[in-house]
Amino acid sequence: MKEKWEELAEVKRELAARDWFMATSGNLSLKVSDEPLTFLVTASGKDKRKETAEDFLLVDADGQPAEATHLKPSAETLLHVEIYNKTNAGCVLHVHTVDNNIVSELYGDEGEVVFSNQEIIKAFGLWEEDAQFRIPIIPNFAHIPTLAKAFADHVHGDAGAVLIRNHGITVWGKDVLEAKKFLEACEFLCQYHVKLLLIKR
Ligand SMILES: CSC[C@@H](O)[C@@H](O)C(=O)COP(=O)(O)O
Ligand SMILES: [Zn+2]
Repeated sequence: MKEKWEELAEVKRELAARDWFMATSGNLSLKVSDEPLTFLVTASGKDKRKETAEDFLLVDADGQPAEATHLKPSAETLLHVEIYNKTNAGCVLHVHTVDNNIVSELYGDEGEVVFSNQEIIKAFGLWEEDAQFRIPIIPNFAHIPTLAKAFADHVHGDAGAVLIRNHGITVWGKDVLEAKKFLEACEFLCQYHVKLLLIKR
């Protein structure tokens, strides 16, 4: 458990260094056990750039605290629950960035954004020259169970990504390394896309 805590703290530190936790946004989790399912998740409402002994708490398959604590699990824990219940993912990362928000708004009506002709999509295991990488975009329902249900419709594999319109992105992978690689590749694609559109104006 201490090892898992350290692992999650390390990725939180790295994402904080990228300034991907503006205004207390973002939440992260790491699976601790399978049967029963438990995972460490960030405590709600904290400044995720800060490091404290109260950064994470252990929750169960319903997203409820698995141990006595005064901490509240992330408001978006139900999205993490959907991923761990439907896949073999080991880590979930959620960040709000200006560029992922802009891309979600640009393509929100289409329900997805499609990237191609970019070397970095090999990060998603797509090696063909004409490969396309699609990120579904769902509405930002304020009611979290409704949001989690819409989100779950796009949770299929052990690794993936979903954009929530004008909110942020949630990415998952088999472990921290894979989830972080996916997240960085998604952010690369969003940053590139926004910059290119600005240059082309
Ligand atoms: C001001 S951040 C908005 C939050 O509602 C949420 O979207 C978020 O990412 C962080 O919520 P949290 O409950 O701290 O995990
Ligand atoms: Zn969020």
